[in-house]
Amino acid sequence: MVQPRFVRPTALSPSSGAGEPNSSNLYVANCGPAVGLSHDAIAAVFSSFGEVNGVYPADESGVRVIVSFADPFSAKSAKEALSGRPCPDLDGRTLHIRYSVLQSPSQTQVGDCVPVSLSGSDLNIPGLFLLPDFVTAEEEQQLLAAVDTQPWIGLAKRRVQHYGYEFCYGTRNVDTKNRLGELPPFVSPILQRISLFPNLDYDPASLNLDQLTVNEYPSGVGLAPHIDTHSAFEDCIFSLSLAGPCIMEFRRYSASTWKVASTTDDEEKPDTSTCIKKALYLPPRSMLLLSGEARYAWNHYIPHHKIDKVKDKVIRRSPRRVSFTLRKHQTMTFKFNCADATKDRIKIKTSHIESVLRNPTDHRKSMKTYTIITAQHETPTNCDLRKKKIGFIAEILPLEKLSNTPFAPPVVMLLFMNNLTLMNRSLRPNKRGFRQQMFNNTLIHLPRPIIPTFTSYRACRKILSKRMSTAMEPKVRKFESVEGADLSSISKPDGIRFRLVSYNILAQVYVKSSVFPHSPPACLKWKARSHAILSVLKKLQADIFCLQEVDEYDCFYRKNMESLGYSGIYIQRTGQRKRDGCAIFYKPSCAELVTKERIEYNDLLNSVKADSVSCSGQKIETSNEAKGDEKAKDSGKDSRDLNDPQVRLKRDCVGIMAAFRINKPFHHIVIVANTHLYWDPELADVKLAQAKYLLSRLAQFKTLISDEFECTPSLLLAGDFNSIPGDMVYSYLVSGYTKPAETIEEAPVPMCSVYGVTRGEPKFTNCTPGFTNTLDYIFFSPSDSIKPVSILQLPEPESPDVVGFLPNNHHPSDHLPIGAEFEISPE
Ligand SMILES: O=C(O)CCC(=O)C(=O)O
Ligand SMILES: [Fe+2]
Repeated sequence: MVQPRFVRPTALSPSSGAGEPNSSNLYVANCGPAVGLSHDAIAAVFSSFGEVNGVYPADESGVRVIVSFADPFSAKSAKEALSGRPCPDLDGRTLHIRYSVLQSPSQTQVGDCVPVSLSGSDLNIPGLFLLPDFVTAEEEQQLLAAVDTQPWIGLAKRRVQHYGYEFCYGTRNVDTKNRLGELPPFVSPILQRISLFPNLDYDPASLNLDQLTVNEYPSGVGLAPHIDTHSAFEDCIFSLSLAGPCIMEFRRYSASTWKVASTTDDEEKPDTSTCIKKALYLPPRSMLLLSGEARYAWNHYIPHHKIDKVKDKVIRRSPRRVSFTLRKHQTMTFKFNCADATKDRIKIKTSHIESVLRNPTDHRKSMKTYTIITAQHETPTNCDLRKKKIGFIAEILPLEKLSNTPFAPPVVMLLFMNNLTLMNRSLRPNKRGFRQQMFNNTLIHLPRPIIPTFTSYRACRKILSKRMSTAMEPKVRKFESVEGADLSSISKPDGIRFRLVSYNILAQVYVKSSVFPHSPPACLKWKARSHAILSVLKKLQADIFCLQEVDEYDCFYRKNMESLGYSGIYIQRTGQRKRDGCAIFYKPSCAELVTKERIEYNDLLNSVKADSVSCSGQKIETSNEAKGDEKAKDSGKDSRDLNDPQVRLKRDCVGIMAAFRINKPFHHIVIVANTHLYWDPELADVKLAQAKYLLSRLAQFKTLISDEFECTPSLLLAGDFNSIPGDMVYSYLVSGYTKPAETIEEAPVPMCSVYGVTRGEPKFTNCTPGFTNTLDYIFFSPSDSIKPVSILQLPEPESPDVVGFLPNNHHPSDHLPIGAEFEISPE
């Protein structure tokens, strides 16, 4: 979502003082599209106090907006008249209004307030050209009518059609084996006109545009920053705008400000201080050409705005914009002649590449000669992998030379690494170059550079395909602040902050290709998976990990986590057959283990008499079809009489809880419980019994700790509860916090779910063909002193890293990690 252009005033904002008006912009809470009030309706109400330049979302909530007036006096009158009282013209809602401030340029996020150019040449991006009125209004109508007779494919927010070749959003590539046919006749006039495009320094005949993507954007919908996949498409990309205008923004990284890599994946929110941003107004019927530097080195995107500001004029997006993007799919040709590559030859190539980089337009065609092979994975996210490749580049081209090139590092890598499109912004060379950075990250055991050792095309393909097929490229998302967290932490600077992550890492004992037939076989192998899990854990940088389905605790995880600075406690599932269990890893530097207790749900058997079935009493048979993947995991399912509670409740599930003393900046005890409840949806009563047992144990443990240490400990409960929001287990766990439904007994300790009370529960934390939904949670016992300040982001269903289900090369488990950072303030 778009970042607000203005910020909510904080206690420290210079403009927050009451009294004299000091801003033309108002932050208005309790109205917005999420409560059925359009920005237009809000603008109409506020415009009775003066000229309104625009109404913008203040954040992603949909219930807070920024109303921007032309002058501060109008803003002041509106604030005085409307704040704190019901507004009849806005459904009687009571508006809460404060002054807002414009973000300073240094705080400005990508997409903010970039001055919008009206002509392509004003942007001064080599290779970018915009031709207005490329088609007539009549042709525009014909083209729209033509696509409207064809079926649309619905994406999350927009609709698309593909012609020529299908573009797969999962791989960001075209499916070249599956040609859809010739481009449709209705684009022929456009193709003809493109061949007359004035700035084309290609032979039009060689363009051979053969792929068309039609995008339909509803009002306010944009497009995420991207560079069209290098290896999927050739140089020239044409985009025709129809039906409505939009602002297209462009950003690239400035070589002079490249920074040291961070260990977390920076892909989604790049360090904006290193970015150059430009914006261009694309009127309807205009044709945009992106080629050369504009195509390879600049990300393009359409901010999600309903209203755009162009040269002080507010322009509303029309209800619909349709674009025709025409491209030529890349034919995978092996042209890099390294059949008998020697060091000398490589040197020659290197100097040639330098000259190509300096002068891309002269060499645009020859760039292709460096295309060795197209890798399957277009957006590797594994830092280690990338560092190795960067290390390799550093071997042959030092930074000083790179920084003089007109391309950002990804393109340099593209050329060297043969279309491994390393869209990597977190790994930029520091002042000492890549090599130093690489050594700082102790990646000194680099494989030898691969190009000099290639002896033939076949060998090259073999080496690369081997590397690619075994390469896990874990995707780790970032922690995102929770609304209001920063505000209150300003007032409580002495709070304890720690990060807790819960992750069902998928025990290797359950990994079989028959259970996960959709997973690339290489990523199911223990070695690849275990290292990918460690890499994910390392990148998450949690203070406390609650892991479920941990097998190989003693011989792998404990040792390896120790070397990452963690101590661990562990409980293995009861029974003979199960070898996995729950582990809590914690940083002794942050938290000192005080005491711990095991939770064995088989203990429930002691509390049940054979004749009093606490369970439903119905005749119960478990179906073999239920939730296939989990089912297949649990080979221990028995065929004995499930009406016998002794059988029914004996599921060998476990949990572990521990009290940790945090000593800095003040003394506080945190209780952390980690569990994995039984999986079978048909044994919902068993899961509920386990949840009740869990909370009763947790309540007792809390009392014990409070009495013994004369304190009020904070309570955190994490794990895989094998229950979706709304299931009995979930409702029970939060029943002490929310008003329990009549059928739900109230929990002995109030608990609320971190995601549930902040962003809402994730769409899914488990993602397999048989079942995709939310099963993992972090609960905390709400009090005045503890609050979540940030939560780990989770993917959308269409996010490329989860398309095709888990585990995959980006996620080593069938679950996703969830996490939260908490702040505890002094009592
Ligand atoms: O809608 C547009 O104009 C741009 C579409 C685009 O960038 C793409 O499909 O890659
Ligand atoms: Fe694009």
